[in-house]
Amino acid sequence: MHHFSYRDGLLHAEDVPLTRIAEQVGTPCYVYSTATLTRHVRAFADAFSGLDAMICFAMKANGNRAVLRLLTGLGAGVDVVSGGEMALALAAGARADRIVFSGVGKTAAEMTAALEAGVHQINVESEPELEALDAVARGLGTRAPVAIRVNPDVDAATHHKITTGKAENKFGIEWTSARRVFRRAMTLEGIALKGIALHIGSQILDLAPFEAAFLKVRDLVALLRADGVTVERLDLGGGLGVPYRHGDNAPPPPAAYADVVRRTVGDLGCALTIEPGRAIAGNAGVLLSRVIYRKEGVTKAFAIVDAAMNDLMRPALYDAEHEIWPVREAPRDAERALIDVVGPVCESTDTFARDVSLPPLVTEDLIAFMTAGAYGAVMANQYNGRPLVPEVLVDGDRFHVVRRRPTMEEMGSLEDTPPWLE
Ligand SMILES: Cc1ncc(COP(=O)(O)O)c(C=O)c1O
Ligand SMILES: N[C@@H](CCCC[NH3+])C(=O)O
Repeated sequence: MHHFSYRDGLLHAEDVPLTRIAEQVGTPCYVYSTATLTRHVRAFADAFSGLDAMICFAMKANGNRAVLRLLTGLGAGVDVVSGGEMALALAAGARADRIVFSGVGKTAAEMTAALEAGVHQINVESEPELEALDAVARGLGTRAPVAIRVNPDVDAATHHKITTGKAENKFGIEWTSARRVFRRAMTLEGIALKGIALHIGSQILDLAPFEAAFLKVRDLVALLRADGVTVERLDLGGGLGVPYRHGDNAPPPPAAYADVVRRTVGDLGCALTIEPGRAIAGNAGVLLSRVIYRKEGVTKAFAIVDAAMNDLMRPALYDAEHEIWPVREAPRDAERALIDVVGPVCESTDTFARDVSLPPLVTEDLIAFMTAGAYGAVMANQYNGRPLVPEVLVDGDRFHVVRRRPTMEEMGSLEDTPPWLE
């Protein structure tokens, strides 16, 4: 069941009409569905039942405190990529022993914070990082629980800007150096080597790249064990995609993905971690926006809306296309016309859709950019003096503003005038 659907001619989030949220919160704003987030995290938990697996939500996809509280309350752990994310996850109530710390550039200060907090695991991505973590852990008189991220050099068959598991990507240890680095890790006093981590990319719509990568990991486990290296954990990363547009190929469901995991690495006696981000949050959110003007050019028509590329960067960054649904349902036989939907920011890339077929949009109409719950609000910025977008969490017939819009004063509050310009 879709938790964003039309009822009585209006698009609802669960039982709340989006018109009501627009009136009370203003636009643009992100709206998330508790029921969808819940369903998705449960789907992963069910899919992996019987496997010793921890589902760590990749909070880079959606770091809102209420969202994290909901997901961790349902049993999810958290995958973090910075000291900042770790602090936010802990503040949201996540248990440190269910936090996995990933990322290519952890500083000594971040490593110290992670060890002091007692995170489940730190995923190390390079030899210099391994040596640095060893030194930090020894300095603290402890041993860091570590998985080493390998780069399996497989093509994830996704957008080139979001693939991570090819040899030319910056992530993980090169496949050909893996054995040497794992052996080295075994000799370091500050490192408690637990196993292998990998993550091959994002928005992956086919199981074949996962299967290829996991089979390579299976071979590596055998080689490493023969070398006397401990491999008791496998962190398989995230990456499962979501449908962005009607008619897109349906991505494999978590159950099918879990079957690949079961088939490829399920019998190795390893505890598993998976780090889904987009698959949990993507379809659980929309960006609600209002049409400011309809502009009829000679060759084109534009709907200029109050959301922009700073609020939802994906179209400008990756040419991503988010479906646009009018909040007021158009009659089935309504005429449609081709229109460009653009934001007010002074950049030509501030374009959400080109020549999209929509029922006529006029000033004041509300629209929703669908599938905006992942990599939406987290990637927003204040370009063009635009305040960060508020976020709203819906649960049944109630909703709450889980991040409010900052005031103009707050937006400028970190800046300071040097005395010579006073
Ligand atoms: C290490 C790691 N884990 C998990 C994720 C989450 O990916 P996704 O949102 O595609 O599931 C990412 C981002 O691609 C990542 O870099
Ligand atoms: N932020 C990206 C994907 C990168 C995932 C993080 N490694 C997106 O919106 O699709």
